Amino acid sequence: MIQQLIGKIQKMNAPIVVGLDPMLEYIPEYIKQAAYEEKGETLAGAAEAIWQFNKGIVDATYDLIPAVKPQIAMYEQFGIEGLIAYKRTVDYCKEKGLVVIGDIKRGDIGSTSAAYAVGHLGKVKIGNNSYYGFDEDFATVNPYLGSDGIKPFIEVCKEEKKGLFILVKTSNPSSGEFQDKLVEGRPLYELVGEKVAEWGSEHMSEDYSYIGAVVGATYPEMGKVLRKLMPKSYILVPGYGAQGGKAEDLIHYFNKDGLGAIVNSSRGIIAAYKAKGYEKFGESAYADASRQAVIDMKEDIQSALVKSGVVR
Ligand SMILES: O=c1ccn([C@@H]2O[C@H](COP(=O)(O)O)[C@@H](O)[C@H]2O)c(=O)[nH]1
Repeated sequence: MIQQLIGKIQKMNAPIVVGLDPMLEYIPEYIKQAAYEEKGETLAGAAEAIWQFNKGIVDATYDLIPAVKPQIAMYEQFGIEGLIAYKRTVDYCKEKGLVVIGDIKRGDIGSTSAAYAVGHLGKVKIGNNSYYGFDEDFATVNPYLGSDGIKPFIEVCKEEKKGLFILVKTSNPSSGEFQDKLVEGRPLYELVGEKVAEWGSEHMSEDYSYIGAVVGATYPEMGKVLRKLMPKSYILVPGYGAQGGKAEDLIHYFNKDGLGAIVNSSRGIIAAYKAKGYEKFGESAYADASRQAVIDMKEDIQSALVKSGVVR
């Protein structure tokens, strides 16, 4: 799957991923009203609204982007109905040829991680049958429990030819509380990055590993160090746009081959119609605003990469 992701990034010249984080406040009133008329102001109504909203954005952008990253929390808040909308979104995106990165941030003791891995990336066995559960292409995982919490995910990825993005340095303001703590003189995120590089080197697919890392756009100096520590790992970079990360901060997340990083934007794309500069679209053309925001993001990142000499 990492090869498919890289191939799509190259073909579309777009190292970007659209985050599908559909909070109700971003969904146009006319979509919510139609969903509530059909299913009531209920969990099912909310789930219908987020599915319709997502479909509009996917239809308007799938030809420009290699991948999407649905954030499972935005669906889980609506219980089972929300998870059904999550699954519909995953399946629809795959039908449209998009690589799906499930932002699930799981990780537990080995036996529990194995169940998460099977449910999201692999197949669960029931008697003589086996079934895919959510069936995303990649998943984000939390390494806080150590190797035995990660290895079951790696095993499933190996079998299914899928991939992981392991949290190394997150984009949020308090990520340093634990991640930056010095352990034997070195920040913890560097030690996690080295471990990701080690797991990655054991699980290669051509030039890159299918074991990648998450490094926030909001810590560019750390991103530069981590790029060097994990040369073969793809970096998923959240924090561009709504969290303040800028294209020029991201050039060191890429390798000299112009590859190695994929930048996420969620609110900046899906709620573009509410943002300054996109007023002309209005609620009814929210998906066109998202398309324009994707084009703008792509140009912004490309021009920073060209200016810095990372790509020509
Ligand atoms: O370090 C991290 C890890 C994950 N995220 C997730 O990415 C998106 C960011 O959304 P924006 O609207 O573009 O800020 C969201 O799903 C986060 O849970 C992150 O931000 N930082």
